[in-house]
Amino acid sequence: MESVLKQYFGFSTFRPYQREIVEKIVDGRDCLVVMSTGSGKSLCYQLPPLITKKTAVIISPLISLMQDQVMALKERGIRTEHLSSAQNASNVQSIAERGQYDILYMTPEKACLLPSSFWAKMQETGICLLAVDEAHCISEWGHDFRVEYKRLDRLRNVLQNVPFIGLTATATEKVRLDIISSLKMRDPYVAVGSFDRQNLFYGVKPFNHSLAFMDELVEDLNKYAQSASSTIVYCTTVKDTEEIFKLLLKAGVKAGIYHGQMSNSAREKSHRSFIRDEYYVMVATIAFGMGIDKPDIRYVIHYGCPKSLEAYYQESGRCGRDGVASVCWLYYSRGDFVKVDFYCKEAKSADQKQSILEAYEAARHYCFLTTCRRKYLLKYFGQEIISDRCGNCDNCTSSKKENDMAREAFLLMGCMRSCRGKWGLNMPIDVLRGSRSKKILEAQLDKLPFHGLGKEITADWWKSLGDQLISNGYLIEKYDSMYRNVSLTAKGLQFLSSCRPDYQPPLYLPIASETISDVEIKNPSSVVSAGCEGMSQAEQQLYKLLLDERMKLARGSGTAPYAICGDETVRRMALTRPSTRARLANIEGVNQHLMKVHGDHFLQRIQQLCQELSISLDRDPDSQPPIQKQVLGVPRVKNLTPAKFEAWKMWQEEGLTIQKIANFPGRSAPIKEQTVMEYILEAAREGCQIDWCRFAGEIELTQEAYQSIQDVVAKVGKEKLKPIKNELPEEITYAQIKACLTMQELGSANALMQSNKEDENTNKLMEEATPSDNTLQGKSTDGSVNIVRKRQKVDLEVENEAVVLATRNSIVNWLEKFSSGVTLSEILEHFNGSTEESVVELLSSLEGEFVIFRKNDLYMLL
Ligand SMILES: Nc1ncnc2c1ncn2[C@@H]1O[C@H](COP(=O)(O)OP(=O)(O)OP(=O)(O)O)[C@@H](O)[C@H]1O
Repeated sequence: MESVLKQYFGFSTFRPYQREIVEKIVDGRDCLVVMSTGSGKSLCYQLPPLITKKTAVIISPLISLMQDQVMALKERGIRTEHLSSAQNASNVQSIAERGQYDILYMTPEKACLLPSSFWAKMQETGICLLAVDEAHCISEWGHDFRVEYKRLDRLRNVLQNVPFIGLTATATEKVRLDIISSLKMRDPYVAVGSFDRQNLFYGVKPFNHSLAFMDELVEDLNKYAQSASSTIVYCTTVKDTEEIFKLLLKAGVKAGIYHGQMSNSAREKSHRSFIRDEYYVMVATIAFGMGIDKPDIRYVIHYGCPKSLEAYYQESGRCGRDGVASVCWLYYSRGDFVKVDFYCKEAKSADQKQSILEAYEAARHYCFLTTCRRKYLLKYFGQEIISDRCGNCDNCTSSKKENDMAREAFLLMGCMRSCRGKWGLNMPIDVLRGSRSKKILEAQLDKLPFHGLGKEITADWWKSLGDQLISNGYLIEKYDSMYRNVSLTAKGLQFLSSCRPDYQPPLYLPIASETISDVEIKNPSSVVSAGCEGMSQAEQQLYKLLLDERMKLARGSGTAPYAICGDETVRRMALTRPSTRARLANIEGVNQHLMKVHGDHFLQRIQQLCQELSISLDRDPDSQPPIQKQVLGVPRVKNLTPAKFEAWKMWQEEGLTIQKIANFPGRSAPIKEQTVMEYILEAAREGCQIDWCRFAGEIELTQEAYQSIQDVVAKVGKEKLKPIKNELPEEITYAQIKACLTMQELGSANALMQSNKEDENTNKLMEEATPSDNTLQGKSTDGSVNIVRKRQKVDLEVENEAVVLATRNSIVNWLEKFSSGVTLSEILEHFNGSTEESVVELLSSLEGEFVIFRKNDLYMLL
């Protein structure tokens, strides 16, 4: 499986769940895959046909999406086509019947129209799976129901023994059950991944249509375009789309436009140009939604509040699908929030209306949030995260000040209570601002003592305060048929009861952006910085020139640059500057097809450009900086208790071991080592510097153990430690799990990689900890590698008695025995009749030809 992954996709490791799902499919089991956008679902159905040599049939709702996927797969040397009303070639069906495609995409309409003779012939030549992409469209409970999806159950009768796979990024429990029953799945393997898109920065800003704001927006978009960062601006109306598009053109920014009132051909052209990087900014309505497969979108800007959080998650999820740090901004205006009436008109029943209102309310609430946005988003989708600060959203990175709002909160909440009856925020605010409208006079609200007490402050300011009070649990908002009611919660009532007109106890609220202008948000563009982070100036230049080179190659073959290889792969080329085919082939993301078609060209250009830029070739790949950089919160050492700070100081600055600190003679009584470790981790979370290599060494956390813990966390989430522990080999301790979670949270894993490379002793520790029986197998892939490698060592000792010469064939034949790979020193030990130089040369040439590949310094046969 790994060989096929490297050969066609250029990747050397599976992402969480991919391996299990592919295994289940190959075994013939139905699967339901619910994993976030960009998590790598497509690979789960793209790999089995390449392993089984049978065709995979994929049902996909959008022709443009299918066309993009076909284009990208062809660039990987995979035989792919689609069947739909947009297919001009007449022979696709007959080629498919002869089993000559690895992957065949089709629309649901087409799948239902194809005669049973077609399916019979396909089955004769072999179908390895039928996948239904965007499977939530099957369910009426989903947010994008499509009636033609409902008819797909017919195929189950025709394709009795073919595994059915449903894939979606968003599906509630109800929708999942609906997919399983609609597709008549039998005992499906259900994989539900994390919703957390860690590489995405989330931010929200209020906006108005002022000239100054629009200028600023255009300037930002221009900046993104200049740095070749693909950006989508989602508008809620066609009018806004056209307005922004015109402003961009006027400012000389090349951009595309996409909305439902354009002709099909104009939309297709727009889409095509965007994915081919002919321009970097696309201004669109949500009509430009599900059908985009472009993995390197760096910014998604919502110009207006979306109608639900599901829609927001899905649309913003188009951003950074290649895993590189990317940014999602949501701009809202007060006017957005009256659109709920319009959305409600789509409702066919009272229940539906209620769910539209609730979904909209969640999105509105997201806009006014003053706490961690990621935590809120994930909680909405049923996933809890322990930490209150993700460190990668505006609320976690901004230095918003908290102000005592007691007086204003007392006025607003007091006025609300005095108004009685069911009101939204508008009525009490109008009373506070001294309005004498007919409604107020009729209800005699002008007689209230609060009338006019807040007339110096704008209505928007009061509304913003109301939203903060909702966010912080003093007020609660409910929808009663079409009307929004706001009332006091128990917490709000308690606050009021402790207030007097001349005294209010302090009530500190973080200031939302509308209530203060000096909110300072760390500029997330530093997160993206066009993929250049950690590079020298010459390397940045080389990276940009190689991106241009990729663009030229793409134009030459009529494809999209990302289909040739991803940005991250180009970045790695610029950082490692390979001079040989073997070195190029070893870069993550370089597949066999790329080597065959463009390998020599890239090598030649890299050599030339390095000469021009005076930088050396063949830099050590291990010295690469981490791929994703997260913005970390400001150090909050002040939040540490003296005991914790002291423990950290002794460990980090004085170099004492955890054990020594626990038993420090100056203490009245020793404390547990576990407690010391937790103190240090807490200090790390508060921003204190930690020597992670040393820390990992002390608690015996190896890279393998870290990886196993990470895999399990991706599966079971990180909210509770016990389920994580249960899934791991017994020798992995709670301490190691906690350390791993903290390192993950702080993005410090890279230090561990370094430490493991440097620290042979740590590796030895892990080998010793690996039991000699197979107990680890099936639980941890890395553990099982260790076992196989131990056995190899025994084999090697026995074999090493004779003199063995290295030749192409002898190396290939010998490597065949070791599915988990062997190290260079083991190869040299075995081929003891050849010099190191000749063996290395042979290995390099085999690597360059994609006969073998190297992963973690282990050579394996492809
Ligand atoms: N094992 C892997 N290693 C590295 N990159 C991967 C791996 N699997 C997938 N990717 C990359 O991740 C990106 C997203 O993958 P993919 O398109 O399969 O996501 P998806 O879950 O199907 O997303 P969507 O819901 O948007 O369709 C692609 O650029 C893909 O090449």
